[in-house]
Amino acid sequence: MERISVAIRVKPTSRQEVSNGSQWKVAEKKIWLQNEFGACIKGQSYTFDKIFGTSIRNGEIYEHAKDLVLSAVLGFNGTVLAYGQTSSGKTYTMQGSTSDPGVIRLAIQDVFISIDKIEDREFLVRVSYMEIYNEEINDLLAPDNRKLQIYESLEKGTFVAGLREEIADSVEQVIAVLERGEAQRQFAETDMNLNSSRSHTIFRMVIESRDKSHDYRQDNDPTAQDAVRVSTLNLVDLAGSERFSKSGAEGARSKEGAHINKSLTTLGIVINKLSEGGGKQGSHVPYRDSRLTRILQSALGGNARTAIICTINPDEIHIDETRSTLQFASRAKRVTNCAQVNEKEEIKELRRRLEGSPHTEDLKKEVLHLRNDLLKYELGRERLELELQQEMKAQVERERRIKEQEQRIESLSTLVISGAGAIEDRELPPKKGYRRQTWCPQSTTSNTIEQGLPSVNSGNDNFSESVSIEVSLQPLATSRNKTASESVDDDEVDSFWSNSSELDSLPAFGDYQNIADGDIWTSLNRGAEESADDAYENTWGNANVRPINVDSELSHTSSEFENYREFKQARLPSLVNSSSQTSMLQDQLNKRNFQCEELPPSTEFEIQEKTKEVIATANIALLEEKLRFQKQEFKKILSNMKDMEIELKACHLENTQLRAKTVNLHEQLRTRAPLEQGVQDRAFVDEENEIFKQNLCTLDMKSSLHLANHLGNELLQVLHSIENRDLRSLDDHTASEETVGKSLKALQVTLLESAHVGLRLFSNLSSKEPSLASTKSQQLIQEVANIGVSTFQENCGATEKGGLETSLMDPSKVESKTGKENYPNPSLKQNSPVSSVDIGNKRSLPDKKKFEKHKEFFETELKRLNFVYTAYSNTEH
Ligand SMILES: Nc1ncnc2c1ncn2[C@@H]1O[C@H](COP(=O)(O)OP(=O)(O)OP(=O)(O)O)[C@@H](O)[C@H]1O
Repeated sequence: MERISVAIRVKPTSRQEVSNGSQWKVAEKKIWLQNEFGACIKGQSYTFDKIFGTSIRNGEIYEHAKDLVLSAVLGFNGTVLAYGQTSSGKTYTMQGSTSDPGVIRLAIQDVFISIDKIEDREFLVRVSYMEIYNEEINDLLAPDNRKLQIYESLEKGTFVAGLREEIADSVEQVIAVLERGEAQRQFAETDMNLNSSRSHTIFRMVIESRDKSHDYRQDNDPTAQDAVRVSTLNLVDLAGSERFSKSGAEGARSKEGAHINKSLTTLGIVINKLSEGGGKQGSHVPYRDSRLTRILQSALGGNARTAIICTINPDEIHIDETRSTLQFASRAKRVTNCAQVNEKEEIKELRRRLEGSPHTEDLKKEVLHLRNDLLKYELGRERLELELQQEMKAQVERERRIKEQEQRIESLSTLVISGAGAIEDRELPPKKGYRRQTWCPQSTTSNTIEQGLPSVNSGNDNFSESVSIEVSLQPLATSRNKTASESVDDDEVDSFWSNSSELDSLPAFGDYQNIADGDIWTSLNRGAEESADDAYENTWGNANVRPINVDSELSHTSSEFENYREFKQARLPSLVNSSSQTSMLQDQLNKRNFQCEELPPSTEFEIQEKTKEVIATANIALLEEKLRFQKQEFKKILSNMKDMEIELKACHLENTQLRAKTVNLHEQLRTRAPLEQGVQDRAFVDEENEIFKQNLCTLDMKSSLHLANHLGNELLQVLHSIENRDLRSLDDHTASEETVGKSLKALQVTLLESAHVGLRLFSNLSSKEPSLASTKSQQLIQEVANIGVSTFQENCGATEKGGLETSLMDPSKVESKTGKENYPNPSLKQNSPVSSVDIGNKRSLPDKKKFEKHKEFFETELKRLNFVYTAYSNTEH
């Protein structure tokens, strides 16, 4: 058993709030209120574990909670709670600043320092961060997770379902998570605090540890030592209690304020009950009355070590609030917890089962199935709750109506009785008094009747049967407004601060709302008021002043009375029915609750573990997928960029060309605009001319080769003719041998050159510039031919009388002599460069050996020439 340790932190006094009246004085562990003369005010002295003065930094405050934080690492649950009025420094204490880090940051650091020191155990730290805003639990780490529900299980105790937990293994990671959550908190400006927390926040670290040396996978004994330890460390920054008159809260702020005050009131009541030994004596502790107390249930009188830091503002104007805080702290000091190390054999067993199970898929399905069931139960339960609420509302409304009717019946009965006994009365009291009676409590009603009716009873004996009574209808505003203003009065909230020892008699939540909205009572009661008015109108008509015939009024009233009785009788079965329906719904709800709680305790853990596992796997897969996708995209982008660069270059080039063309065209247009059409025609003609020229060249080359070939053939023929005709007489005629030799030599040179030209022509033709080659070849052939001719002429000139030369070059003569067709192509005869040469008629006989030698040479060369010619002819041009 251990008491909750409580420390007080006094905020530095603000200059504007300095006053000369009563003041709080601090000395070591004691704080008291002294009057203006410096004397301690009776009953206003409090003692605590520690009281921190105004100059103390957060580091020292943290020392108060340090032990608790360290024991959380060892497996004890722990809760550090900052409590105090608005703007007293709770957030300053818990969060701190970069220069003066608060309790949360210092605790995070200590947890990891402590973990590092424990070498024989391995740790897993999970972090979550939630806020309770307007009595709804929101997840600060997953802003979409709103309105989370609280459940209970045997194994986990009270827990918030669906709350995100993030695994962290360093101070930096936890701080990052904390900061992420901080960004989602609800803050707002009030008259008291520029940055007021509008929600209670719970930063939670779940610390799980197990023995490092133990191989859990091979462990088959579930009762083995060194079980898994799981502890929870809650670091709680409560929203500040506030008076609306001071905080100036309106609209949304006032709604928040009402919720804040309500949950703090419940916290106060819970602490109050516990301080009186409530929980242990088996009396009811209303943990369920607020989300805050439900979540912190184990920290308040349960299995946890708890430290409370109460922050106070010592300024005189906050005396009531400070006193209230100190009273709360005094009560909290008396609450005892029973903390013990949380060793979870079941968890170990479950983990082993999950890890070793060959049916992980089945388990997953089972977990999903269970989760679905759980959700279904929850939905059903919520629906039933809603139905029950509606039914209860309807019942309240029905009861209210019945009460109203009863009151009216009663009033009417009174009227009937009074009317009967006052037959002789002359005057009835004003209707105003009568109406008030129906709305006032019974005693007031009777008083009012007493005030109103005696004049009737003690009235004139001569009162006739048909007496007219002046009934003036007054609105009920006076009495109603009075009640409303009483409810709305700030004093009632202030009594929370000034008289907070009577927490059980604190105003209900609705009253806090009334404080925010002064007319709420009026609006709440408007329905009843209107229905009363309607009833009145139905009974008395619309006129404000109306004469009443007592007899007829009496009979009318009794019949109405009967009607009401019948109506009531008729409503009775439906009432019974609806109340049985309500209890049936309540039964169903209880059953559902029971079913929820009956789910195997391991199920929740199983679900959570499995969900985490599945989420982790999914996350990894997602990350990998994301990475792969990014890589692919990157590659695509790179290649796209390259393509685009190339395209861009091409575009630039095209652009430049187009520009040049455009400039050119512009130029042409400018200079040759009238011949625009002609330009195209001319280009076409030029192109055709070029082709024609090439063809021409090719033709020229062809004809040159042809010529060379035929020249060779011709010469060969001549040689044959020489052979056939003249060699027979070679022995006898040697005189012209020299001449013939020369002629033959000249021819040989010519043919040789022609053959060379042909060869060169062939190689040029296969090169890339056929036109150039052909032109050059053409020239060469011409040149060679000319050289040949001139050489021949020279030779012929020297042997003018030789008959062989004539026959050589004059085919007609040769033909006439030989009688053979020697010129396959007669046209060549005219075109031949040697055709015009007159080589004389002198006949001479050549040297036989030489002749044969020449002939042989000629034939070889001619063959080559023929080869070149054929090859060229086969080439496509
Ligand atoms: N001990 C302190 N020393 C210096 N300044 C302080 C101290 N305590 C609080 N303050 C300052 O007072 C102001 C209000 O403090 P803080 O916001 O922590 O109050 P709170 O109790 O959390 O208020 P709320 O309940 O409205 O959120 C802040 O500006 C804070 O810096």
